[in-house]
Amino acid sequence: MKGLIEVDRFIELRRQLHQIPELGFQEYKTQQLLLDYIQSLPQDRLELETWRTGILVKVPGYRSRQCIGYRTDIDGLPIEEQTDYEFRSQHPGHMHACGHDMHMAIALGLLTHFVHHPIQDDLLFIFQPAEEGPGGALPMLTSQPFIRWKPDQIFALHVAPEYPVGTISTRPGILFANTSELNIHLTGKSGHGAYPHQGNDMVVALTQLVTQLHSIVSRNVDPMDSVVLSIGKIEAGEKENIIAGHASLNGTIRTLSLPGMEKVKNRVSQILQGIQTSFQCEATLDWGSNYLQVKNDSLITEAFLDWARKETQLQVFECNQAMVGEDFGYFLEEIPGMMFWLGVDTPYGLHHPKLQPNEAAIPVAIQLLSQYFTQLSK
Ligand SMILES: CC(=O)N[C@@H](CCC[C@H](N)C(=O)O)C(=O)O
Repeated sequence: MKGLIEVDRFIELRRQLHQIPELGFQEYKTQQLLLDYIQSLPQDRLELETWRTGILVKVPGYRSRQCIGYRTDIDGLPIEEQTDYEFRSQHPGHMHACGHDMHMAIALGLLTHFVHHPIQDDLLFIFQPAEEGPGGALPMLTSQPFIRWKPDQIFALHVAPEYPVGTISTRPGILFANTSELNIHLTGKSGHGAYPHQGNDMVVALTQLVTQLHSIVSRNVDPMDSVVLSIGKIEAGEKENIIAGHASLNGTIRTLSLPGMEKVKNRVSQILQGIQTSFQCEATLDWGSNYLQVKNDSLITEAFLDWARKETQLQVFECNQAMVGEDFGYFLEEIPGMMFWLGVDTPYGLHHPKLQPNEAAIPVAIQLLSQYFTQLSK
């Protein structure tokens, strides 16, 4: 980045995007704002396609030997923001609490750089909807514009609240987990709270179910494997003196192997069968959206880490695997590439209503990746 005005532009864009968080495949205002900016760039230097609420932008190189892809996610979360930002979310109950506003600003900065400084190779910028759910990567991979412009290598980053600005980290091989949502609904029989024997109480069934599901990690999974089963939401009942005829839970499962995921899902199904038998209730089970592990290409990742250690002033280190999910894993299943963490130094973690990433990380990432892609293309 060559000057403060350019940096300020991408910080300003991040703030505009921060104000309009939208859920997966509803990113209409976000798409329009991105398009407005992209259309302000010299149009003879780029080609553009929209796909649902996403955008693909190709910047042709002057030799076009290969295509380097860079992906950002664009959706927000159903979280009520609690920051004291002047530019806080204008969409009640929605927030960019996973840093996708930062990711988009960085992608726009990179796109701007390469539109003005083309390299030998083509570049493909992918603005992907619905990372938080139901998952935009998998359907985007089979879309016509993506198939036509399919890159030969692909890169992405994710903000890391716990690292200082000026820090990056990643690892060869598995970086993030396989995920599955877990949505269960129980149906019993409601009735008067004074006559529990005439109803079939789903509060009791659900609390038993929650306890038993939590025994899977401690009692069915090899202690040397990494598995997470978290139940983030439960709902049941209407009133203190009504037996609850319905109850539901929503959770997430994370594993570092696909067989591990199968094993946990089988155990969930068995436990649910037992709950139906013992509480004489009906149950529905829906696995929701499932994401494939993020598996970095070893050679590409090691080359990136080596280069960053030698050629930048950044703190660069190899990190542990994390149990977060990212549908970027589907891109990496088809195209060699890697994802890395970018330090944004904030006390509140991802998905927290007070997440306030340090915007100084935006120019850090733009500079890092513009240098890296340029040398990759030499
Ligand atoms: C980076 C991040 O936080 N990603 C999300 C992905 C959502 C996965 C899916 N909706 C699920 O809950 O299984 C995450 O929660 O890790």
